[in-house]
Amino acid sequence: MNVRMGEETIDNPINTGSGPANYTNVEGNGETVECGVKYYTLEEVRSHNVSTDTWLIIHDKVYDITGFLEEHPGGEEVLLEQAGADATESFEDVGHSTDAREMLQQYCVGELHMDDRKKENAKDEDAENSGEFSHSWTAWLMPAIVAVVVAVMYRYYYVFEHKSS
Ligand code: HEM
Repeated sequence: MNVRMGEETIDNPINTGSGPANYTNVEGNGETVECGVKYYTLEEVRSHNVSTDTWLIIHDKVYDITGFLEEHPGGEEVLLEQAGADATESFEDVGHSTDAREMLQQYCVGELHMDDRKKENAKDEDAENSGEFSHSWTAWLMPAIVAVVVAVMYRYYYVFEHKSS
């Protein structure tokens, strides 16, 4: 397929390579796909944005879905709209089945380069961290406040009871 040939000639995708580049197995039945061996920049993924050469990013993994366009049960159009871009949100919005997620594997050609994924994930991490912080903060503060209030109420009740009796 010309797409694959195109892929071979791709201009130096960054390979932080910690192992053999056995990602070429994606050309077979996909059972032995190893994602994460080859890293692509966002810019490079963006260049694969036509129907004869369609790549997508989903959860920081890069997929060459050219051969899947016509097979997609949700239609070719929706995929082409996302061509060369990060389709994580739209993929998740649809609520794809486990089968769909498994199908993804066979089209995986690598992962998004760390430098490009940090920008998005940094936001998530910040949100998560602040969430965790506030969560752990309220986790002990709220019971402490409740305890103090109960103690004060009990104290006043106790004093009041003793005064009135
Ligand atoms: C390569 C990635 C994708 C794969 C392997 C895939 C696979 C599938 C499969 C197997 C289905 C049938 C329903 C299911 O099993 O969940 C489906 C439906 C659908 N997909 Fe995808 N999909 C992919 C990407 C996307 C993206 C990026 C979008 C949106 C932009 C999308 C939109 C839809 C829609 C709208 C349906 C129809 C849902 C329905 O009729 O209920 N898909 N897809």
